[in-house]
Amino acid sequence: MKELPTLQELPSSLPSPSLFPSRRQSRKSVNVENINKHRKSNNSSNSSTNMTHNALEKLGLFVIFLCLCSISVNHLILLEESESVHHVLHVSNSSNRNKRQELTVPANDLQQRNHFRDVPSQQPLSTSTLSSTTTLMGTHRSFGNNIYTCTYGNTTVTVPTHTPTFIMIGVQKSGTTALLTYFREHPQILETKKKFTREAHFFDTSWNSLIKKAKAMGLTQATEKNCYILETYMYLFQTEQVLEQRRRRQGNDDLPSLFTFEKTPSYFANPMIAQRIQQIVPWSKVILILRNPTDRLYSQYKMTIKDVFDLRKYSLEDMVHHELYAMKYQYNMTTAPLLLGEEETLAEYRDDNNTLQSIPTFTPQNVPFNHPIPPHQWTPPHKSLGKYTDHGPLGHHILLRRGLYSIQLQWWLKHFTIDDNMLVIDYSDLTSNTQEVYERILRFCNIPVVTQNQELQKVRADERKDHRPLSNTTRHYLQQFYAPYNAQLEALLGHHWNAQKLGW
Ligand SMILES: Nc1ncnc2c1ncn2[C@@H]1O[C@H](COP(=O)(O)OS(=O)(=O)O)[C@@H](OP(=O)(O)O)[C@H]1O
Repeated sequence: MKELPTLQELPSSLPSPSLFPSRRQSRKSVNVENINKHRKSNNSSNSSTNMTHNALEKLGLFVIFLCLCSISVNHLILLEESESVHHVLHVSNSSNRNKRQELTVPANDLQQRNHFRDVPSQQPLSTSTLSSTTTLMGTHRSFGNNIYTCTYGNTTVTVPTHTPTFIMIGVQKSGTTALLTYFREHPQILETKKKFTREAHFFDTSWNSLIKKAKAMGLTQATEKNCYILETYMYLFQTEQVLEQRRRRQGNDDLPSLFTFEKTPSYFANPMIAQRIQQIVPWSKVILILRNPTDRLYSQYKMTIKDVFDLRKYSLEDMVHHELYAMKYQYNMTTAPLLLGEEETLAEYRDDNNTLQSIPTFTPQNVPFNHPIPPHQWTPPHKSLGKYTDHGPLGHHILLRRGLYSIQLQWWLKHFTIDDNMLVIDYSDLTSNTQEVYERILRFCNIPVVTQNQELQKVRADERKDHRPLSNTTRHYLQQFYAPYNAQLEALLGHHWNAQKLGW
């Protein structure tokens, strides 16, 4: 049996974040395909000129209908808590700091600002009424008085420092959607405004375009860039507008504070996110739910073959093999040694020049598991490799690597402290005692505990398990694969995370 690597030997980073893109991308392309198919079938079914005219008319109407739908859906998002205009509070001109101003912004305008890929490059909305009390520019650590103020260009941004109160960072397939729906029911909690996509993806998908925008605006100082990004992030929440709405509606100035959150389960598997969150909203707490990595993988596999048509033909074993292969030969990674100590080599697949020839299909039992590179070199040798997705049918839908919790947790522990600003939850607790976990999160975030009227139900349970069940052999294989990492996780989290006790 091989010895486990010590913690010092653990790799400090995984491939760059582009290895972990959001699955929204694939969904989007599926939708576009569907629309195109729809258009094609409309065209081909019309042969005569009249019919073509009719079809074109219909197509035109359909396109107009689609546009109207999209406009009204966007309006719905924006109008949900407010009327046709948004009153942006805590916003005033910097030359007029002491005067509380209410800017009226057309919903369309604000909607555009809400869309991070189209973050406006013109001068933004904000400057503050409260900036004279605390200007913490440059320190970014001190955020007393529940207010944080920063400036960029002529703009001063003021935000309440409990926005967002918490961020659910993962892991993917750990019941985060269920929790999101429970929190939605809480009278003092607002989630992000991007309700239709459910996941904000602010610190991963939107990040690079924001940096570009900041650069285009001439913001060179890191503190200014951060301030601009913070302001953009705040458009997701709009707590103050909602409170103001309620105040006006209820004629009551003494309303309880509102708490906000977002969930993006892919954050945990991205080495950049912890630092970005600390940079922009250091007051936010993060919630992490850990699920048995083998069950997590299987759950993701079911989701992947449901969402991505092209991948349906592949078995879980196919995908695991392709990922292992890419890890080893594309990224030059190695995994922790198998506890079984059953090392195999790829020598038999190499020609005289030591070039790798085509590899036969591996079953879980014979996937090559030689580990010529010591674990501390597990990182890909060059950062730019992260640009490339895995070869094979897997594309960017990585399954295995997301289950390497010990590696990922170490990135987060550089910026967060468990039980202080990071709460780690065992998924099996969520399953067996949902109410208790729900309340634990509220207490951790200092949010008043409101008991739900109804029992907290499972959400979006995928009933297609039986369609392609996880075989015992594959389960066993995966357990072996994850065992060293789970042992490292235990070392990081304490013995209550003993993999054996957890049944991992
Ligand atoms: N209340 C509750 N308790 C425990 N587990 C629950 C709960 N509700 C849903 N689920 C299961 O969570 C899995 C989906 O997780 P996520 O919502 O985090 O998925 S996602 O990352 O947002 O795609 C998915 O797991 P699988 O069924 O194994 O695929 C859901 O069934």
